[in-house]
Amino acid sequence: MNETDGKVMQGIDSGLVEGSQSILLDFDPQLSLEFLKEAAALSGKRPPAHATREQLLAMHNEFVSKSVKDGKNGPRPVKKVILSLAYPPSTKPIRDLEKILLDGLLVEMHHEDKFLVVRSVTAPFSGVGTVAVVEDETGYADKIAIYNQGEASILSDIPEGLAIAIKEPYYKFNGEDDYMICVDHPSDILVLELDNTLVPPAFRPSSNGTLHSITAGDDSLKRTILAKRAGTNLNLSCFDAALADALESRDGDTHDWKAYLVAGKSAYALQRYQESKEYFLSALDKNPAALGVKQEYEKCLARIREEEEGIYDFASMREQADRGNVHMDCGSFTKKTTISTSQHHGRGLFAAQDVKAGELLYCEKAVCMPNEYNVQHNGSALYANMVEQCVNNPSMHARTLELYGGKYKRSGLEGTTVDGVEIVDNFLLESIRRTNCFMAPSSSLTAAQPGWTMEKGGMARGMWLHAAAENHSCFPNSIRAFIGDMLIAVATDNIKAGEEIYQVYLPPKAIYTMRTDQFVQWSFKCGCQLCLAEAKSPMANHERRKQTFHEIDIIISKTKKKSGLFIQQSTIRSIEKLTRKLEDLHEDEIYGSMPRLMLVWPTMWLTEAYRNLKHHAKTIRSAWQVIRNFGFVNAAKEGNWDIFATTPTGITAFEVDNALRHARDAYTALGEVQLAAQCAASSRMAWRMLVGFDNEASRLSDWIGDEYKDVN
Ligand SMILES: C[S@@+](CC[C@H](N)C(=O)[O-])C[C@H]1O[C@@H](n2cnc3c(N)ncnc32)[C@H](O)[C@@H]1O
Repeated sequence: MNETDGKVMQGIDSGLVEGSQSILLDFDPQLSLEFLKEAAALSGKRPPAHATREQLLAMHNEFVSKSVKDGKNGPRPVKKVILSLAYPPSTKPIRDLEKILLDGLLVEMHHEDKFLVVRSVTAPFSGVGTVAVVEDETGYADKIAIYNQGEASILSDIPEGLAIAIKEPYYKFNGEDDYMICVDHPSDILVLELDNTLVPPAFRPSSNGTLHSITAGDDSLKRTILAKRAGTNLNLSCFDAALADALESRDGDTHDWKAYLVAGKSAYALQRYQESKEYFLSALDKNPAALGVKQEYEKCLARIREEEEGIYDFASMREQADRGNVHMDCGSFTKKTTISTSQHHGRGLFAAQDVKAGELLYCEKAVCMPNEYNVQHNGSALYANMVEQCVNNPSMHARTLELYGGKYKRSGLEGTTVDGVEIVDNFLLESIRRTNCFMAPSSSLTAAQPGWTMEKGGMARGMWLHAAAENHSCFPNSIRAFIGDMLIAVATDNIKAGEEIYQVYLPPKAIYTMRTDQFVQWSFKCGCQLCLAEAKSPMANHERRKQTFHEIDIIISKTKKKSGLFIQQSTIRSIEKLTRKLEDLHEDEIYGSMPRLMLVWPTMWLTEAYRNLKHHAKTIRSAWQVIRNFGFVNAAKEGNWDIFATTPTGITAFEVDNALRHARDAYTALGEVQLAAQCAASSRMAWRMLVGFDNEASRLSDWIGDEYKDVN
């Protein structure tokens, strides 16, 4: 038996298994199989061997003192999201449940319609969760592990002597004769005040004189306590409670300005700036000289202006973000777009007015984005943060619950209050996180620099509620970029009021047959105009194209290995020939007005090769091909380098910008000043779309990604 914090499978990520009501562990299959077999054999039985109370206490206390000595007793962030088989939170009031004792617990069982009352008899061990030894009224002891309570909860620190009720407890096999009561849903556990009738006499102290409940008539004391509690709640990020307490602590006197200040700060933290402004105004009305309130009020006005006008100082925001201050003090500008029902699935995002290519569509502050850029840990950091935020703030919980939660079945009672506690389903929150979160570099401009990689530069994960309504299309009309926790969405096409707005969830694979199951994690098959068109091409043609694409890949890969930048003429000729063949394999009736993603990579390669050889005319011709292959068909037909003026536009990618720059340089070398200027202007526009804002401080050198070269 060993003391752990209940997560024997630490370091393991979870994977949502679509179609099943489970969030399954996705780890070493050998380990998992053996473990699951053992657990299954014990399921529904009493543990064959169970430590005595003395053994449990000795083991736990030794573990805690060792951890304290090693400096390891303290909340540790979860490295990966680890959830056991999904089970719903208890939604029944405790009066409808039957009390059981600890020695009645059966292994790997959810004790439906039952509850336990226990009290903690040890100091807690805080790790990924909080572990303590608890006893019931008979003195029988067992271990408990509580997860995801949030720092504001007394349960994140289970003080010794605390009496708690656990609704419909889950008794978990933890390996090697080790068992524990495992609490995954914050609402499954109730803290019992000592005067609660559920607390057995054995748990009550001989004198109950320390508890002070506020009685009617104690008005002034009540208001003082409420005001103090409002301040504490604000510090603990329990903004809903802080706001309610602050408002309730008012008595109509001038010192109410403090209550309005706390209410204003709480509404501000909830991103409800109009409401916050009113509270600050009331504070100033009560006390015009109040220190700091004027500043808070001014800040609020700035947020409201951002919400109204969508004007931001992106350059200084980017500087801040790259210095590590990733949480921007900014309002969200969303009024050009609206959420409505989509013909694809559920909701979608729609234009509320005509928007031109290159215009800011919306700019949204994350409701939740931990400053955790380690790609191994960013998912679990977001999960923990989301749970804490939802547990602490019912209004944020309600907004999160509006999001699509994948195929996880909801009880429909999430967010309602039972036994004075709001029901929070952690498995549902994880499913919502997985379906709706985005990865974000500290800034897209930084991530676009040569040499930047996700491993070196890092990516955070966050939740943007407005952006989460956008559906996917492989041929989208918008693009997202990031600065810290601000998501900047720019139109890449002219969008008419009422049209649906799409983004790419993942860059679409160039090879159609490889793209079809790219979106299974979101449980849809893309039905965008490009995918629908390509689906019409016979499978034999897809295979022929794929074969030619492989031939191109083999030659280019060999060239890269052998000769670095120097490329032999014969190689260029071979690639030209194969590229023409690949072009001919694209049926006109299907690809006439569509992107030809498989041709992007070879034509980009040729453009780079001609450019290195200073073959200006060929560079220009090939750059045109790249633009055309991204779907800027009309611009290419008309020979118009103002590619965003000719609708519909194509897919905006870094290669588009590269091709435009190469064309600009080639025209400059040929003395074609006007055409060079046209390419430069389009390149600036593409760059703005890709990194989110206009900036002249552009890349240090050219960059070419292999996004559209996915042969594997
Ligand atoms: C981030 S949500 C997008 C908003 C979602 N439609 C809603 O109702 O809230 C992602 C989910 O939307 C749906 N979805 C997104 N793009 C889609 C598409 N092109 N076709 C079908 N369903 C799509 C899928 O169910 C996906 O899991």
